[in-house]
Amino acid sequence: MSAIRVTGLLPLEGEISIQGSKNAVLPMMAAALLHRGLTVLTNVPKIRDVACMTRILEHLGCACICRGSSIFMDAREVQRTEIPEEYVRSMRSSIIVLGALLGRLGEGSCCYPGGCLIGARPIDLHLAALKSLGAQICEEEGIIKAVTRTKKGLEGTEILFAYPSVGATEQALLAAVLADGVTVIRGAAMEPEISQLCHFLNNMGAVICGTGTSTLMIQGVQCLKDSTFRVEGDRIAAGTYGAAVMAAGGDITLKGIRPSSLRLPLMLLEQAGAEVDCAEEGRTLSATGIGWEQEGRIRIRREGRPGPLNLKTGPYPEFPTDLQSPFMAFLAAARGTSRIEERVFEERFGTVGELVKMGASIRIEEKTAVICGKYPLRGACVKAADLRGGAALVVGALAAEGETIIKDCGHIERGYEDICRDLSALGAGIGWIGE
Ligand SMILES: CC(=O)N[C@H]1[C@@H](OP(=O)(O)OP(=O)(O)OC[C@H]2O[C@@H](n3ccc(=O)[nH]c3=O)[C@H](O)[C@@H]2O)O[C@H](CO)[C@@H](O)[C@@H]1O
Ligand SMILES: C=C(OP(=O)(O)O)C(=O)O
Repeated sequence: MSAIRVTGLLPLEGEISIQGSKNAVLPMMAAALLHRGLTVLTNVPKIRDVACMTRILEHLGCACICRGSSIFMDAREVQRTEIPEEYVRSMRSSIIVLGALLGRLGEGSCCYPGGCLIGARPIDLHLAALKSLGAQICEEEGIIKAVTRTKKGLEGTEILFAYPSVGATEQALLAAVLADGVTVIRGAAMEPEISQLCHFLNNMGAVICGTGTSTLMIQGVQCLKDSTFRVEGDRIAAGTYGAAVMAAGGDITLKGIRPSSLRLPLMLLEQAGAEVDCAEEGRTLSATGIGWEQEGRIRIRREGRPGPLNLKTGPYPEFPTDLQSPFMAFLAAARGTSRIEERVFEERFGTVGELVKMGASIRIEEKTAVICGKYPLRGACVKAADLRGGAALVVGALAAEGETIIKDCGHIERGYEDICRDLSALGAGIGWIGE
């Protein structure tokens, strides 16, 4: 796997564009299977998970053509219903394909999904939602097999999630779009990526109301239409670069991102001593030209050491768990003691040991990490254990004296187009080893 070398203590300065969102584009690609025709996505990030989803679609019979940052998906000929194990094991979002296959062909099968090792990550809520839409599900030797109970296909129903799972909400949405009748999803996740998925599906001809709320109503339709949609900027990549400038100091501007999707993380950066300015631009996101929300730019300036923070992760609009590790990394170099409570994934402190190798002082008390800031951290040889944990090591290395080598960076490439390109454009001493 690839490795990254970082020479720390250089301030960041300049302007970069933010890649399209990983967690938004993956369910949209799965949803392309629902339409017997062409679906085009623009602003698609060039990341490993997108390559993996492309392979899955191609295996199922959907022709995919990538041109620049666009992907053209022609799902007229989709016939296969087994999602290959190799891809399902390497990516969490692969499980969403099951709902799309049930909606389109009335059956689908796959093994349990992989993704970042940050907790048990069961799929009980996914399967319960599919069952209540009329799927029969059984498991044979670790393979989940789902078929619709009647020839009519899936049927609209009421689904109540006891926890607002992002993936299970996406699963239910994809399965409900072509179901017979109305589906109501209560307790739905409200993450911006869910809202984007609803806008994208409506742009394809689906009928979904309640976007942005915890109750989604889907009127099933018989077929969808050809469509084009622009994927929104990645709020987690933008938040990671926000954490990077907190660690390194400097003055950066992030373009192509909707500031409101990062409201709480940006407020926390201000609380830790940054100056944050947001601006909206006259560009609308939806391909139909309906200006439902706007992309903009975020400027973040930080002089001196950041101050400490107390934060808790939680479902949107609470603090995103995906930014927990990058924030922990800059807080490891802050003035004073911070506390982070992880309330979404039970094993998401896997990067603490590597940060400690870099001189950080962090102790875990059940679900809470207590971080006593030290500056500077020191360069070390460390390993990325997961996607955001790997990005956090890059953030920590920016506040470290000397050189840091981060191994196993394939995890980072699952979600960041090119973290070295972005940070070196801002003046960081960073590069892929071997380049
Ligand atoms: C590809 C993608 O979009 N990944 C994101 C998605 O993951 P993902 O969709 O896996 O996250 P969920 O919202 O489903 O998981 C949240 C919590 O619910 C639990 N749970 C989930 C499903 C289920 O059937 N049963 C169950 O108990 C999980 O174990 C976890 O503790 O949302 C997470 C929470 O914002 C993010 O960190 C991930 O980056
Ligand atoms: C946890 C993440 O990804 P996944 O759900 O794909 O494992 C993430 O993006 O931080």
